[in-house]
Amino acid sequence: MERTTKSSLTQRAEKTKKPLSKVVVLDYDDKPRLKAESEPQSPAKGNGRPSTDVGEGSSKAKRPSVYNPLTDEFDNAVRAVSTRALPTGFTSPPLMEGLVTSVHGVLGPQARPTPIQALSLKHMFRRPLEGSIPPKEKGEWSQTLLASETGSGKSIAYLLPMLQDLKLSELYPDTPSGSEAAPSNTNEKAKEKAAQPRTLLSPRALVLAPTHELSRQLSSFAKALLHAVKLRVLCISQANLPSSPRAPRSLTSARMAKEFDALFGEDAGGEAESALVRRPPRSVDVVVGTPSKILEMVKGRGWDREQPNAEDFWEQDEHGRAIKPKRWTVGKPEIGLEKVEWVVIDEADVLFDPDFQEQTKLILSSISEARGQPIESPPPSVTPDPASPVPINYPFNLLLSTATIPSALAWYLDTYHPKLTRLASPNLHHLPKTLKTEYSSWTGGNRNADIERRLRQVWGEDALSGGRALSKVLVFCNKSTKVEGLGKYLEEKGVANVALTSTSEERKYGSNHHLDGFLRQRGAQAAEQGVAKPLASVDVSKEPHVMITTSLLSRGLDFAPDIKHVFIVDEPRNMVDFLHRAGRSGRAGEKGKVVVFGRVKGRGAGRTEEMRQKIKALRA
Ligand SMILES: Nc1ncnc2c1ncn2[C@@H]1O[C@H](COP(=O)(O)OP(=O)(O)OP(=O)(O)O)[C@@H](O)[C@H]1O
Repeated sequence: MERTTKSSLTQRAEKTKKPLSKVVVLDYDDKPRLKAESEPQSPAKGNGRPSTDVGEGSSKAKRPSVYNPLTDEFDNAVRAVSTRALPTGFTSPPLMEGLVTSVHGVLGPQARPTPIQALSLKHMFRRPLEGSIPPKEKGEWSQTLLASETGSGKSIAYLLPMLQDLKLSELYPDTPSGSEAAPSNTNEKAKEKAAQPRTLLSPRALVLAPTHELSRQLSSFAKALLHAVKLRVLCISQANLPSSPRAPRSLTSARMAKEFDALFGEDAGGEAESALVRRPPRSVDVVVGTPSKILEMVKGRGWDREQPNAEDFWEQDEHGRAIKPKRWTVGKPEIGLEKVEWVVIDEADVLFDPDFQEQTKLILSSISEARGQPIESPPPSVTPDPASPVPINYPFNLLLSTATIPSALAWYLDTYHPKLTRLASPNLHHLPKTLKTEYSSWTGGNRNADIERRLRQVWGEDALSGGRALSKVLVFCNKSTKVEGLGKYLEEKGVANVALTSTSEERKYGSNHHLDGFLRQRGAQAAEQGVAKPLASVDVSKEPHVMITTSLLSRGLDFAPDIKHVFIVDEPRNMVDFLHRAGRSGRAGEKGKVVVFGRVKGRGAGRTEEMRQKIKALRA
């Protein structure tokens, strides 16, 4: 996930900006850019926050002393939906009874919807709970963006409408997205494909996430929401192995086979598993995974690897004789896309950034093709511009979820999804309100020693405050070498820690065990996690209370409430990165603190001050 080049989308976005003049604002890439002085302020931008209702102006709102550049990128006001009379509880309707039970089972009986969930409950549950409704005409599929700050419950906000719709279309198959509904198309290839006997998994929904860790956490969360409403969720990010067609039966498939047994075993039935809805074996409703893993299963293992050109790549045997390199065959596809009715893109700004967008768009266009409505690409001569949008109408419901909307994504949405419904929380592009900020100064000596000192201070404060548990700390560095160096240093100083980089061995074993003790747990494990040991009995030299990583783990992961501190020891590349790193704490209304390290005096002090101002803007 390391970003090396400036986003081409950002560049294009910049091209479409108005003539530049004096006021300096900052872009996603944190490169100062000039903002046209004459550019009118959107009514909602006055206080740097989206409006709380349609048409709410900013005349009363005071402009903050510092400017939040992120709020400028995304204009919430124009297509904002009404926020009047939002639901204040998880009730039936609009939810099915089973989902109400599950939500309270997961969140507790007193749980109330967060602002983004209230918007979702109001605007995304338009279908009646009983009986079928007429088939949906082409072009009626929904496109929705859910945007709200970190830790504000977006997963539930997008999972509930999707899971409910899947369940309803299973219960009442003669529906718009009824699973057996033939795609309204003329594409012969797709028809032929649909007629073939299927040995593939044919999910009805895909959830895309940027990392295996997040995919695994999301799929277990979705399963937790399905205790009373049975649907089948499969996480295909079981293993973090490189794609190789030569690999023997991989850990992935072994684990998946195990998972299938669990899915289709004795207790696979549920409240609504009547003869009416019983489906053929090996069906699955929701598949969760990274774009590359999903593509690998759609197209076959090794589909994206170039065959070596025999002339260029003759290899030598042990006697120096030239031998022909082996060619490999691409593996068998394991997922069919023709039934996909829902696609969720979690962390949408990442999945549409230069590192992922090619794969993401390929998945979307492959689904469209499999459903018989291939997406027409605009002719290359046309330079897209949000002023004359080129709408893409996918033949499935598209749901994007994100905590940050950089200019590149805003441009992409304006250009290709002009009718997208935008549901945004009032606190979008701001730090969670329960998250405090602290600035810690480097002493000018060994920085690792400064970090160790601050860690021990945190635990000392815990002891003094009579707290029930010792805080866990998440430390973000910019580089893998720094992660490893700090991990080693702390270990030598008697501070047990988990240092994780993208290539860490621990990431290859197909589970989230490497994050044990740090991620939020559910069910029985949650109860265990909540039991605080007497502080005196905790030995930080044996039980890791520190996790050190890069931005790799800054996206989407729901860390445990005892992560009370996030240390930012390197200046993040931009404020989008900062928001995500900081947002691993202070989640779901819990208290947290982000500690930003920097120089207060001498060389580098200017940059620290600049950073301080930018962070202030995220609070304004
Ligand atoms: N209504 C609610 N009441 C209490 N807790 C909630 C509620 N909704 C969600 N949560 C909890 O809040 C935590 C954060 O939720 P979630 O991971 O969905 O946030 P998010 O908005 O997706 O964050 P991020 O942007 O970091 O991915 C989870 O532990 C979730 O169980």
